[in-house]
Amino acid sequence: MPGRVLIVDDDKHTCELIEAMVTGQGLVADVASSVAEARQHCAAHRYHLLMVDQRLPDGNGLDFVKELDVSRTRQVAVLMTGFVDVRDAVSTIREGLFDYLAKPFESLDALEATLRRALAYDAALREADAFRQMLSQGGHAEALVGQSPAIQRLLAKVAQVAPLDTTVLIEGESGTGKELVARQLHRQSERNEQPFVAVNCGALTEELLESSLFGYERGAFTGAERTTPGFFEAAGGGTLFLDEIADMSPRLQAALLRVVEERSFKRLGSQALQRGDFRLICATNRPLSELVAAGQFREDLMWRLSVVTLETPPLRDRRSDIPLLASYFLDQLNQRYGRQTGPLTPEALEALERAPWRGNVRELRHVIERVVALQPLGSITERDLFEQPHVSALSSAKPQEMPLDYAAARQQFEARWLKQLMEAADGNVSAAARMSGLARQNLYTRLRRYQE
Ligand SMILES: Nc1ncnc2c1ncn2[C@@H]1O[C@H](COP(=O)(O)OP(=O)(O)OP(=O)(O)O)[C@@H](O)[C@H]1O
Repeated sequence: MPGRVLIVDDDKHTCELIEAMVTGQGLVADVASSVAEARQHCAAHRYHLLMVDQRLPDGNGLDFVKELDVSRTRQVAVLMTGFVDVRDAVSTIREGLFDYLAKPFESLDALEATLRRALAYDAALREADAFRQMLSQGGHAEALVGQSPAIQRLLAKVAQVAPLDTTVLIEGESGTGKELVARQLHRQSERNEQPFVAVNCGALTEELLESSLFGYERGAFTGAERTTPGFFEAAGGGTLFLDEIADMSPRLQAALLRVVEERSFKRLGSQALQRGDFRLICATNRPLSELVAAGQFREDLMWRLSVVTLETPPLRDRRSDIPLLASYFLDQLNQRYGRQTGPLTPEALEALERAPWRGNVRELRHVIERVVALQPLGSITERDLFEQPHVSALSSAKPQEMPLDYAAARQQFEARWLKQLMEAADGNVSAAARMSGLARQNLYTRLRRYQE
């Protein structure tokens, strides 16, 4: 079905001009010369685009657009107006309008460009709506969102590998959705009625990780007051997900290799051998082959873990997914916090598509969450998104805010930088360490310094 555009203007010449452009693009155009007529058309159709003059014989075009509540009904509207100043433009966009056009039109090219952009925005909104509907029907609370070829290829592999019960290694940068992939593998496997146990190997000390995985008998070590089963047991029948596997110490790597080879393990302090009935999925931010080459990871364990390797692509390599992810998070977070923030203006979407996203999808989600928390309703502009200091906008720190003393300035800079870094990493110290290039312990020390 071709798209449908409503042109509301009492000037016949303007209507004809836009109508010719619209029909030239293979769309259907309806024309109204007053608010009353426009209302009748809107009762009959949900338009892909509304081109509305501000001054109409029986009312104001902006009021009419407000009445239609275009943000909620997700219709794209452009206001055509003879009186434009910056304040108007901002409030125009705040009213949920896509854009405004100054009259008389600067050039036909500008008019055509606005039309094209507005229609592209409408297409993005509709795609996001269709996707949302698909998700709500499927009931996936943790869907892997994305329609880029890279994500589609990954999803196809996940579907292929999920039922096979093999060990899987997931490689990808921090925040690219490795845990989501692991959960999806579990969901699509025969073990899906059994537990999915996720362990972050980078977050625990060697001793704690060992006792958490293997479990222990009472008295196995100082402080072992009760016999406690470990994650190998807890994941029985289900899936064990070992995140940040590269952070495992050489001694534990050897111990894990034995478990994987023998499919059995003993609790610490026990001689009783138990069968390890879990599917193992591991994830790493750094390719294991590089770590093997650097002598930091056991080669034999790598071969055991990487029976199948899946790669989660960085967000910058699949920018076409950004609008979809952004509106998915916006919806999800609006629902969670009972808000009605949005939609994102096209400029905001373009800014999102351009951003570097070193923290990948986690960082994108975080940016949207911050806007939803700070702004209860209304369109989201580029400024709303990046108003707060943001990693990508680090250079915007105003020099006059810095003290003149070098040590004090450095301290102030470091405190601000750490705050931005932790925000971008969503509070995850391991992820922040990777994004910053600092060793985790080093980062901890710095964080502690500013928390005191
Ligand atoms: N394709 C996606 N669709 C929807 N949400 C996503 C997607 N990818 C990532 N996310 C979200 O981004 C956040 C980070 O994802 P996840 O924890 O799976 O990343 P990760 O690669 O395991 O990160 P890390 O290496 O730091 O542990 C989560 O909130 C997750 O829900």
